[in-house]
Amino acid sequence: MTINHHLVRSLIRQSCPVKATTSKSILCPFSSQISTNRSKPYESIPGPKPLPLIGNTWRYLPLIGEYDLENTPENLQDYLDKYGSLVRESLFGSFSILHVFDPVDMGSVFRSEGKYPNRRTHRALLKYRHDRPEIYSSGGMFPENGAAWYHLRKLIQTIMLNQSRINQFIPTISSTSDQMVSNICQLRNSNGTIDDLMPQLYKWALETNGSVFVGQRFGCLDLNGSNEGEDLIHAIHETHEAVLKTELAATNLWQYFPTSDYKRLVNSQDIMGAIVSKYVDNLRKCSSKYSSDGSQSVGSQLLEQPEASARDVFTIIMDLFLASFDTTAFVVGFTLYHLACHQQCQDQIRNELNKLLPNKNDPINEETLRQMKYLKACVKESLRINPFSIGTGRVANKDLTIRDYNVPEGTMIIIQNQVACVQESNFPQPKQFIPERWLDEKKKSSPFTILPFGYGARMCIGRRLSELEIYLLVAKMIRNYRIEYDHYEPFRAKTRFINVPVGPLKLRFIDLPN
Ligand code: HEM
Repeated sequence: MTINHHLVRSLIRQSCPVKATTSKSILCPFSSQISTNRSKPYESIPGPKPLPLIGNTWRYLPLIGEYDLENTPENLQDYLDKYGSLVRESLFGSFSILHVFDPVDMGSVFRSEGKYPNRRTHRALLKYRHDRPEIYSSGGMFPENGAAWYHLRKLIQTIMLNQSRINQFIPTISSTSDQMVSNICQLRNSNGTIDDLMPQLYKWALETNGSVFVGQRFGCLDLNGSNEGEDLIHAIHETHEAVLKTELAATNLWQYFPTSDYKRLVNSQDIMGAIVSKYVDNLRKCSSKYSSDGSQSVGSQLLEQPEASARDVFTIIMDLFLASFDTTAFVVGFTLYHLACHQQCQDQIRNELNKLLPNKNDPINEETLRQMKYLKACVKESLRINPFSIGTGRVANKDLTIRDYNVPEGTMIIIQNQVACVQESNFPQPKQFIPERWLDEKKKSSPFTILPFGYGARMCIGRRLSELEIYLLVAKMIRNYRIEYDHYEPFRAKTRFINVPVGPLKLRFIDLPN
């Protein structure tokens, strides 16, 4: 498709926002659809008043704007307080976002999404990969929608969402987690403190996920370091930043011209691609399908699938690397932080673990994991207060009716789980860390309120793997050390599209007797 076609299509999209949205019939000159239903028009959904052309974007500008883009949950709380649980925010041109805060409405959106749920993210990554068809089979699981997305999803979900296939990695994950736990002794200072645990957690997460994906170790946890591992971590962080910047840019200039943010994406993806392709090639050449611990890596399982082309395998493995390490490290970091601030919860986990693992070094297996109920409640409570993602994004793939409002096909919808999770109406004492709330079967909340891994056919593909990784590392940490956090600033996150930690995670590790 030529540039002109792109421009014409986006102009049509911009100038024709109202696609059958009112109770009266409206016919857009570029659309053949006519509304005849009786719902209230989309434009009448409450929301902040936009200015012509720039909509509400000015509210996020430094000096004149009232909101800080990096503190999205606070901005959204203000919207919820002022306009109610369904808020339409007009941005530039005709582009708007529908914010959904009520669990019942969240359910309506998710139930309508069908076989191919749509999301609109990572568009610059889509372009990068489409421009390299000799390497990538498509834009990958994040930006693609429809059949292209489903093709990859189907190949990988038979592996990643099958709990017994994931459980075969317990020894692999235990091994990297044991190394992480023993590294603490070398990394802490004389009073037991590590000034910032996050960089170590990133290394552990990359090493663990890398071993699972390609059956090879990167050496990230070696105390003298691994240049390749560091480069990969840096390239992935850079990719996330470039994706954020291109996604938030007021214009889509990067689609037609290599802007500095687009160049940043190209550079980081080139570096990441070169490293990952080396490991995928090793996998192809390897004579044994199995690693020394008996597991068969995700990559090796993918290569066995007749419907998976070599380019599919590479595209999927790149996606897995991109998605896996900062997410998992973030959740472990915040869980340890909450446990360090709530010693009584830490003690309770330890009581549970002492029974399941009488000796510190006892191996963890499927059965012991199954019984770690309090530990799992603590992880879930941490995800409620500090999720990695502020919510779940969807693009309506058909006209919807929400609270009697017509929401036209193509509307960008954000299910605001993070804010919903701290409302008193959904969780009593919502700002308090109370893992016990997850143990009482009778006090069930709506299944749509807390969705740290998203929902439905597009739910996070790494959910089962990352939960296993988190439980194993947190269990080993708490069984080996008393962890303390005192007299430092609260550890918090800021919004960069997803949430990222602000400031160091400074923890003190005190050895425990067996
Ligand atoms: C605690 C860690 C993690 C969290 C909180 C998390 C969260 C999420 C969320 C919220 C989504 C969007 C789901 C939706 O739209 O419904 C997602 C998608 C995805 N995640 Fe994760 N994730 C985590 C770990 C991982 C890991 C370890 C992997 C890889 C092994 C992974 C791979 C993916 C992929 C490929 C998608 C796109 C799925 C699709 O569109 O079909 N994630 N994740």
